[in-house]
Amino acid sequence: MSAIIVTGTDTGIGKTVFAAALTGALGADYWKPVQSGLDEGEDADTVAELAGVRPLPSAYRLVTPCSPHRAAEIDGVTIADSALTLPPSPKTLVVEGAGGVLVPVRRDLLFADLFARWRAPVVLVARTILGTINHSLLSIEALRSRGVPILGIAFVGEAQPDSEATIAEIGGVTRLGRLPHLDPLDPDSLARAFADNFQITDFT
Ligand SMILES: Nc1ncnc2c1ncn2[C@@H]1O[C@H](COP(=O)(O)OP(=O)(O)OP(=O)(O)O)[C@@H](O)[C@H]1O
Ligand SMILES: C[C@H](N)[C@H](N)CCCCCC(=O)O
Ligand SMILES: [Mg+2]
Repeated sequence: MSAIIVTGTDTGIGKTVFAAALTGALGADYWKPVQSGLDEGEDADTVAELAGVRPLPSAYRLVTPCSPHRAAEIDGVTIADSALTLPPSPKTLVVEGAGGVLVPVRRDLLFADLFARWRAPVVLVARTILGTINHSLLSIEALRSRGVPILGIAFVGEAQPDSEATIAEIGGVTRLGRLPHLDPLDPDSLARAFADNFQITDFT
């Protein structure tokens, strides 16, 4: 079936948490094609825990917590195009990149180039804190310049109505919703927050 790509304006901003919420809400499959940094916990394990699903196996699991292109070099691994095709799934497939849109998968391939190849719509996850307008608009430009379809932007953090509206307006993207900071963050609180703050029909 169809795929939805979850990318973001940076690393460590909440892509995995959002992807888990989306995966759970859609009853989707989840795939993290390239995981870098194994000791700090893998995104697929987080999604398994938060969404109660069994993620598809990553194509590459690289030890060092850094950009995938470098983590692969350190591990002596060559990342092949053939391993980076979307896996078949009878369900919607939620796919999470690594870091932001221009992070290199290899020295000659950026995540945004992969997204363009996959021709699947992208959700851009963005913080609401100061600095997000610039990071979000830069990310939108980078996706657009490659012809990547943008489903919309999902914010994470405390409400910043003007920043959120300004990004949506200047960037010409749909504001899909905002996940607040959750404490505790667990399967129930996440499912409730997603249902309260997003329209599932925006993703179907
Ligand atoms: N809505 C939220 N409420 C509470 N904590 C959150 C929320 N979103 C993210 N976090 C926490 O912030 C940290 C980073 O989030 P996350 O792992 O989702 O980032 P990421 O963008 O997927 O990072 P990476 O680039 O490594 O894949 C994690 O500790 C996560 O639990
Ligand atoms: C290790 C981290 N958690 C992610 N898996 C990879 C983030 C790559 C970011 C690269 C960069 O923009 O400098
Ligand atoms: Mg992640």
